[in-house]
Amino acid sequence: MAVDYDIIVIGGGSGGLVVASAAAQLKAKVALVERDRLGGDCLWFGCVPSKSLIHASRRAYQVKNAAKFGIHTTSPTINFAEAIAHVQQVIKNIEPHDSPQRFQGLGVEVIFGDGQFIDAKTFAVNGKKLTARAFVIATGSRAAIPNIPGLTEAGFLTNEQVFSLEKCPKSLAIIGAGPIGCELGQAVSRLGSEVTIISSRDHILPKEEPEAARVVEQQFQAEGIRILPKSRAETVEIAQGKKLIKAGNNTVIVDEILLASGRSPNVESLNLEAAGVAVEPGGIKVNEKLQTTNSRIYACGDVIGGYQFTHVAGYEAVVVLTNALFFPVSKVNYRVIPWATFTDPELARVGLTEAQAKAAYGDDVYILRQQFSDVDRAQAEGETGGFGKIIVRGNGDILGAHIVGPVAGELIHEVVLAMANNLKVSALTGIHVYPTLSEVNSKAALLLKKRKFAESKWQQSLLNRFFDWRRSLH
Ligand SMILES: Cc1cc2nc3c(=O)[nH]c(=O)nc-3n(C[C@H](O)[C@H](O)[C@H](O)COP(=O)(O)OP(=O)(O)OC[C@H]3O[C@@H](n4cnc5c(N)ncnc54)[C@H](O)[C@@H]3O)c2cc1C
Ligand SMILES: NC(=O)c1ccc[n+]([C@@H]2O[C@H](COP(=O)([O-])OP(=O)(O)OC[C@H]3O[C@@H](n4cnc5c(N)ncnc54)[C@H](O)[C@@H]3O)[C@@H](O)[C@H]2O)c1
Repeated sequence: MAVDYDIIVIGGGSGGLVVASAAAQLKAKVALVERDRLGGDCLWFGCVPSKSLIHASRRAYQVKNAAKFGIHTTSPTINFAEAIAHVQQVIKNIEPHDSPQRFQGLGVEVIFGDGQFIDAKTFAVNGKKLTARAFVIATGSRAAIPNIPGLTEAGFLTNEQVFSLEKCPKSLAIIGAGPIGCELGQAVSRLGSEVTIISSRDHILPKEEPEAARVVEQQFQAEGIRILPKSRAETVEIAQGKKLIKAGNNTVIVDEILLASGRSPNVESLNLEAAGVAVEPGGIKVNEKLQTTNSRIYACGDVIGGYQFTHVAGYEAVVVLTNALFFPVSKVNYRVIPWATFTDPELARVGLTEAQAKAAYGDDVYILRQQFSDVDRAQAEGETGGFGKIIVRGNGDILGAHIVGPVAGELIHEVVLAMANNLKVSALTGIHVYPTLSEVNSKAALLLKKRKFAESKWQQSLLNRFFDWRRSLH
């Protein structure tokens, strides 16, 4: 029986928009179902507003701390509402890129509504039954709400409210020390709030290389951000108009609470059972081809858990696109997935941590560490905290890299390019412009050659004998 569409995409965010626009441009008949606005978390409540708020807060910090460069100012007046207005303006500037008109212009049928599967081949929305050869679920995630007694009654913010606050909370407790808690914690602190971060683990940013996360943690402490390590928020009460959180032996009393304790997949309203799509605790279950347990239904982005980043949703969307429209032969490969946490200093990563590399390759692991204090440009800019660390095998294969320091999120891409193209670490020793921060990569990369030479007694003795011989000729 003929179907209505080649592909129906459910969810118009980072993943779904890529599938829908590319499929339409490839001449497929495409419907895109969105229950709210196109753009997803990244545009409305995620990457775009967070990076805009971080930028405003960095300016405040730089003005406050300009005296070390001989620039003396009075303490800046921070108008939080204007900082939020900047955030909202950036969203407005980017929004047209994700507008329904743009997608309709590309040939996508955009349907606003909250639909559900009624069987393995049919999705119902706004009272209409739509059939397709393939479906893509790209409904994203939302803030997980931990089961903490008193939390709901006391009230809390998530990433969906924080970017439209009218006033900077005088004090803010953040539950969770992952990227959301750390990025927003530092930003709101720099804009004037007294911030406490409740971290269930012994250090912040637990998914990162521990020594890199410690550099960020030290900066947070230097800025007066209170971190409660190895603490879980256990109860919340209202006391004299404030929110009182018990976390282990600590009591935190604040005006507002921000939840940043992980994400829940948006699956509830889709009636996935009717379509034979299985869901696991982290999200929709998929295979390497991103097929769900119903092979005609694909899923990508935050809703499948895993790496919850905009660029990963985009990468997965391309895998889904080729599999769903043509033949299901493409498999995801997560070997070279970079990401960055936009704290100050930034922390960027690609590939394995040192512990993962040692578990996989034992003694055949070299750690090439270059401090920013030995990079002249970092000295010039007073940004000497932090380091670049490239993890390699003895044959020069790059296993991973971690950069904590200025513009780490930009600097990581040189290593990403090398890894993605299976280049040896020596490829990073090519000529770099002096003085640039990217010398952190070339200097680190050179260390393998230096280390191997230092370890090789025969090379050293050969060269000693060679120079002895050459001098003897004169
Ligand atoms: C504060 C914050 C900061 C972040 N910063 C970064 C960053 O700097 N870099 C980065 O790479 N990532 C960042 N992320 C993560 C990034 O936002 C997500 O990984 C990305 O948006 C996931 O894309 P997606 O397509 O899976 O979901 P989304 O982009 O959220 O799209 C899902 C869409 O599906 C719709 N939807 C949901 N349910 C239904 C339904 N039943 N029917 C129809 N439509 C539905 C939603 O309305 C939404 O439009 C951040 C996230 C947060 C919260
Ligand atoms: N720059 C970026 O790319 C960026 C920025 C923000 C978010 N993101 C994405 O969004 C995802 C979600 O971020 P997140 O920070 O919410 O989640 P996360 O899962 O990375 O971190 C949440 C942390 O909160 C802790 N936690 C949970 N319950 C707690 C409790 N009761 N008390 C104290 N701590 C508790 C968890 O142990 C965990 O370490 C990230 O994994 C990332 O993929 C990316």
